[in-house]
Amino acid sequence: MTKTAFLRPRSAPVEPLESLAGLLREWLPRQRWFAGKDRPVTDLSLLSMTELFPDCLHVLVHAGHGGVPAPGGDPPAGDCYQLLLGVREHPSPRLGRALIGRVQNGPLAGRTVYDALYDPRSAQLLLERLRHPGTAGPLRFECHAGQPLPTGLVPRLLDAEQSNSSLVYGDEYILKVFRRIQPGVNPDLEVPGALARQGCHRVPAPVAWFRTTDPFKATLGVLQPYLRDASDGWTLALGALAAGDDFTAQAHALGRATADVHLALASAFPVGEPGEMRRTATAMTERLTAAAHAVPALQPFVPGLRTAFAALTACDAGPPAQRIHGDLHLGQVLRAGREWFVIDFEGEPSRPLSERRSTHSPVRDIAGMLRSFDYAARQRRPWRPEWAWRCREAYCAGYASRAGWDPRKKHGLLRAYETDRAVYEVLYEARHRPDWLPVPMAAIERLAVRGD
Ligand SMILES: Nc1ncnc2c1ncn2[C@@H]1O[C@H](COP(=O)(O)OP(=O)(O)O)[C@@H](O)[C@H]1O
Ligand SMILES: O=P(O)(O)O[C@H]1O[C@H](CO)[C@@H](O[C@H]2O[C@H](CO)[C@@H](O)[C@H](O)[C@H]2O)[C@H](O)[C@H]1O
Repeated sequence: MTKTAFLRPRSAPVEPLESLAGLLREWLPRQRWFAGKDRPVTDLSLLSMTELFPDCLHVLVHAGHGGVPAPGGDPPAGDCYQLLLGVREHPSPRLGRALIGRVQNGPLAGRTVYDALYDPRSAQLLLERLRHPGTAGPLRFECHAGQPLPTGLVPRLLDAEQSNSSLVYGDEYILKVFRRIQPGVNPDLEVPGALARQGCHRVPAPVAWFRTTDPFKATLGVLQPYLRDASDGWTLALGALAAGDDFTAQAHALGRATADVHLALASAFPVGEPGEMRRTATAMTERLTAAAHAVPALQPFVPGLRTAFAALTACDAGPPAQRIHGDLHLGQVLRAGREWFVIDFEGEPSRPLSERRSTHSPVRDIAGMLRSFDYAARQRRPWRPEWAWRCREAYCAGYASRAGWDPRKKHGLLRAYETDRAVYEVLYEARHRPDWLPVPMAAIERLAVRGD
């Protein structure tokens, strides 16, 4: 089947469920994980619907942001989302944020629909499905043989600002339910699985997962061990800043952990040639042009930023391209005991899956973390650029001590990747958290004007 056919919404179930689709059209854009916030939802189609257990439907919807495609043409612009919907005649009166609405007509008429991930009973039944591998319609539930999952774990939905939704079971496991679904294996299953086979202890290994085969093959969710008593790097960094504590020892250890993960990735997956600099520069420049179109505040800085990309053509190619994390920042690293762990290998959520699963320069991850130190240092006044600078030095030194090459000696590459990352962040903040826009914009100004 072609990609076009994969993505074309099937119209059959839509008619009788028009009323449900109407409710979802209102509810979906208000969700934190909804990716299309900058564009109106022009059409919403139900792609698949499976009764997962009584009163709970597994649903894939396509939210369109454009016209209906011509027969045989490209799929409509838009995204596919995964929902678990509770549908009850007499739901609990305490649905709160989970409430979606009451269906007026069609086969579900009179039922109240809600986000079933908020419902502990549904969350428990979902874990039961993973405990007993098997199928439900197009859904496949799978787990590692020889790793039986315990019963009776109490679920809670994480309240974090997330791109997906995560359920923690009894502080033993965490199930990430992917929200935006694209055809293919999700790197957040693929990469931790491959790293576990390499014996890399820095990444929690998947123990169970579920996927679909219709309307296309895709990963839907992954269960991993939950790192109890862990704190994420962002919380730790802000704590250190508030207390006036030094963070360089942690940053150095984080650099070592990043290099360990990169080395394991380079063993687990094929390694490419060092990136061809002209092509990298062109891709970065194209991303800048698109971002400046979407966020006009970027426009005055475009000529200055382009020099960082143009300078790439004079750089030596740097380390070979390889699989990387793809969206590395302080929120993606957890400190448990005396060790750093790395989570969330999905890559930058807005990029196509094929791009996220291809090889890139490891400098891209390093740049992501360096940008994160800068984000942390700008969380409260007075800004602490020297704090970010010390973390940067320590992180790169830690990386070099393991990887055998020092990111600071790749100045041109690092500057280009930091610029590219800051451009991505401007777009991300403009779409999701406009109040945060000044943080990457300050970096844009610095990179465009001073180039450091
Ligand atoms: N294995 C884990 N152990 C402990 N906490 C975790 C684990 N995996 C994720 N988390 C927590 O869940 C949050 C969201 O996870 P993440 O994978 O970043 O989801 P998303 O893709 O939705 O952003 C993290 O910030 C972290 O606090
Ligand atoms: O964790 P996600 O995969 O959802 O990543 C997205 O959201 C991040 C914010 O939650 C965003 O990260 C940006 O903000 C962080 C502070 O909240 C900062 O530490 C990062 O450096 C900065 O990029 C990330 O870009 C986005 O992909």
